[in-house]
Amino acid sequence: MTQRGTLGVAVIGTGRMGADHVRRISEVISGARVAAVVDVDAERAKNVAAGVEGCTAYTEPAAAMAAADVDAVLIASPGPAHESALLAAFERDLPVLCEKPLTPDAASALRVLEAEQRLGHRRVQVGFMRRYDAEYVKLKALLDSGQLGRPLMLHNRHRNASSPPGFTDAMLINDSVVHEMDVTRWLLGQEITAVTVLRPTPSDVAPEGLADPQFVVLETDGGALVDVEIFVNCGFGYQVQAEAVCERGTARIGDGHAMVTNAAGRWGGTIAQDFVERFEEAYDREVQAWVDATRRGEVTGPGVWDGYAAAAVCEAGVRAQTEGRRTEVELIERPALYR
Ligand SMILES: NC(=O)C1=CN([C@@H]2O[C@H](COP(=O)(O)OP(=O)(O)OC[C@H]3O[C@@H](n4cnc5c(N)ncnc54)[C@H](O)[C@@H]3O)[C@@H](O)[C@H]2O)C=CC1
Ligand SMILES: O=C1[C@@H](O)[C@H](O)[C@@H](O)[C@H](O)[C@H]1O
Repeated sequence: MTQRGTLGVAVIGTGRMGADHVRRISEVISGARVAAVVDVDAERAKNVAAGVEGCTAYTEPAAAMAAADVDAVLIASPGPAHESALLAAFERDLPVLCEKPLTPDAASALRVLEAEQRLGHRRVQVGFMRRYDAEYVKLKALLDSGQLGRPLMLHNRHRNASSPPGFTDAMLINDSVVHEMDVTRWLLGQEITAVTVLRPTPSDVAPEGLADPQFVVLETDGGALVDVEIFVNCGFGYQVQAEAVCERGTARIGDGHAMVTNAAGRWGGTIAQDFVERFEEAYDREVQAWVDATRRGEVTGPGVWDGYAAAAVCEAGVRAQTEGRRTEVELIERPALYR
């Protein structure tokens, strides 16, 4: 660690999320600095590094991790590139914050799980930022308090204004619904055992080849039922809502009406347009929590087990989608390191 214990971070991937995390570490949170950025697009990495004092640009993750001023790694490259970056960080025993998904399939997530176990200690926080969102944190505290009794059902809506080019049916599960896979496990403290995916006639506005929206049903080992409407071309904005239906009441988050106006015969508020806006404070809290824990020599928050479990549920989800039937989740027994 550099002067006064400031954590030197290498940010891998300087696209939308990576560049935003560079800004966050440099301007918003405390206790860390961006010592290195890495991108296969050398020009992009150079441009981002130019805006940060003392930051070096690389095109190879391993080269950045070998630098003397790098103490920790934030992975924000696309999901398929996560496994090799995680394994390279393990070789140097560096702490990691890895954007979701941990990896895009269960077999690669399992390889990461096995590699961390060989290391003998936890090193990774996974970027499931909803666990740091103020509304989700309140909902979790209420459910844990038992005031409403046992949760019976969880209804979720996950809407994006539009999907990026090349977005596929599988990405709908692996990149988008993966968040609901994680919050379901976290909010209920239960594992997901089976997935069913139903589709209405696609919206005419959906890009060619994408069946949008879709309706995902999850079953848990605690007997709860969970539904997720995933609609990534809803057009009007970014909306994430959850309602828990419990034995003695319900609780709902995500209406997002910080301010309600009445004007010219209309009533209402505004809707965030993307995840960067809706979850800005959650990302700030997530990265600050990672930096603080790392400086204390600890690992907190969602870890590799959570990333693996979500990947296993996603894999069942993609199979359920393609085969058009209820699909059971295959999960290994939870290893001692993650109990
Ligand atoms: N937590 C959240 O709400 C969100 C998380 N994400 C996650 O963040 C990650 C990055 O997503 P975006 O920033 O949207 O993607 P992006 O496509 O905007 O940026 C990815 C960057 O990584 C670079 N790259 C590709 N392969 C690389 C490699 N092997 N090594 C180093 N750099 C590489 C690309 O050149 C690009 O600059 C993904 O894991 C994604 O799922 C994305 C959006 C929201
Ligand atoms: O993680 C995210 C994106 O990758 C994904 O594409 C979006 O659908 C999600 O809302 C966002 O949170």
